[in-house]
Amino acid sequence: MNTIDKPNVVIVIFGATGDLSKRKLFPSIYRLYQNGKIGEDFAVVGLARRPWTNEVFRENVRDSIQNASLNAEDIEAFSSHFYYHSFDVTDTSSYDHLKILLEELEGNYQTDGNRIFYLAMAPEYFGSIANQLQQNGLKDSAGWTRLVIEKPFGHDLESAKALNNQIRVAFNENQIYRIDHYLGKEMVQNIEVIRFANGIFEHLWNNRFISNIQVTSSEELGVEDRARYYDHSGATRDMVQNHMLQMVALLAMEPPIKLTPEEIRSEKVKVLRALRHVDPDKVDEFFVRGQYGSGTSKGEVVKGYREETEELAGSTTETYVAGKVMIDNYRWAGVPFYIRTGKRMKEKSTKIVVEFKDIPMNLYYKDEAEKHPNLLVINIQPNEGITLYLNAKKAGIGSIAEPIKLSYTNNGVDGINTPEAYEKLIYDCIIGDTTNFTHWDEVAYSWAFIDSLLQAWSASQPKFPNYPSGSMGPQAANDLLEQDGFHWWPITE
Ligand SMILES: NC(=O)C1=CN([C@@H]2O[C@H](COP(=O)(O)OP(=O)(O)OC[C@H]3O[C@@H](n4cnc5c(N)ncnc54)[C@H](OP(=O)(O)O)[C@@H]3O)[C@@H](O)[C@H]2O)C=CC1
Ligand SMILES: O=C1O[C@H](COP(=O)(O)O)[C@@H](O)[C@H](O)[C@H]1O
Repeated sequence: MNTIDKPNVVIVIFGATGDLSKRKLFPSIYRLYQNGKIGEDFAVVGLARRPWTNEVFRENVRDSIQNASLNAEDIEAFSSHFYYHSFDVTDTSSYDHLKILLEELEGNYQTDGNRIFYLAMAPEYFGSIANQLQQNGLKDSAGWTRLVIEKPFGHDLESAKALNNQIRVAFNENQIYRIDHYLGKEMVQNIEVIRFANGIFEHLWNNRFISNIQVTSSEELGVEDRARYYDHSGATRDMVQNHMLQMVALLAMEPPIKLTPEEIRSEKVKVLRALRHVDPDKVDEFFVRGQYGSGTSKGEVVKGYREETEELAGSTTETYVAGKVMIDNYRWAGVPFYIRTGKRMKEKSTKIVVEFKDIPMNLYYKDEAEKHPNLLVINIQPNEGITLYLNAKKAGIGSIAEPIKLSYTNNGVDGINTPEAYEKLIYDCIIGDTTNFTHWDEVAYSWAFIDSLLQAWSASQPKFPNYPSGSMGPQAANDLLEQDGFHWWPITE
């Protein structure tokens, strides 16, 4: 019997020699083990083509979790749960061997036939792996089976639908866990609590009191060694379709009637359905795309995107997107949600700023330029916390107002893209909690919105590069807000 505290499971990782496994998955599983979230009855089977042995694989796992504070015996015990199986996913006979291995492990560990298949490899294989698992009886165990799928889930709505149909032949929607690692971040999960557990915010959370909401996710890094993937994706598919729209949905959704995955998802879906699609004739009034040129990052001179590798020469892929997203529903009519994300920006930061409208007659700040609107800032990374910007009397004689801030900082600091998000999501998958995974409906409505944007952009060639590395993006992104009488709030305090 699988208990909620220490569930027993075999996790099969497709793509176990890859970057994601090493940087995120092994450290996350280790943390679950270390924190007692999984007991001794678990095994991990790593699959990939290279001819590794169990020992080489375990060495790799140990390397991925090394840090000074770890105990060698612990690491050894942990890595002994890992098994490697050299496997080509395109070779249908490989699946028979996998089945035998799983049955063997299920005899050695009391995992009750519970299996997670984690697809940490290129998306072109997702559909066929799911089908092979079904056809070769790998889903027919005594316990539950779940399929975890990495992003990107499709390239546009049509390809996402095709992929979904392929997967759904083999797995039910409630067995499919589509990962969006932003949904595992502590402060992204906190959005709902901040909104729905605080009377002072929820009553004001609408178009009568909020003037605009800004969501920024900026990165210092460039494309690194992911040019092949990234150049076919761009910032819109890589970040906006998933992470950015998920944050918008959490900020804009109605309170669910219960905190169940179904109710939360149903409210998020309503927001994604209400996104105003981009009118091709007005795309420049709503969205800005950019690509980084050379510049300076962390004091070093860095290359522009097109100079990073030969295959990127002349590329018109966007590495930056800023946009004004409108949600056409009763609560949000007229309130812009400004989003921006990009590579090689000034700083690594993910932050949400909720700007409240000014009072009808401000007795203290007479000039527009002097005003200090109340802001609620949700710091997602690198620091975690919330800051509320208020106005208070300046100490001393006279009645002069000055801006002050109330800050709360979470103890845990989410180091950049640390395993914590994956750790929570893997655990949720093990215990069968789908709340922080994206349902097909969310994926479909997000793609429909993104398709309208990409289609509008496809009508013209961008003039790239248009922002230097180390900056906050193209000037047009500032103009986007200025035309509405706003400006981007700084991403550093
Ligand atoms: N890396 C990251 O930070 C992130 C990655 N993702 C997603 O995770 C997935 C994996 O990414 P990443 O780890 O970076 O990719 P990598 O290219 O580093 O790894 C790909 C893995 O797939 C294996 N593989 C490739 N072809 C086959 C095959 N025919 N049969 C069996 N195994 C095969 C490779 O091993 P071998 O060559 O030995 O066969 C390798 O283990 C992708 O969907 C990506 O979009 C999502 C968010 C972040
Ligand atoms: O999914 C992705 O996210 C990372 C950014 O994640 P973060 O947790 O570091 O904010 C991004 O670098 C990558 O291009 C994208 O695929």
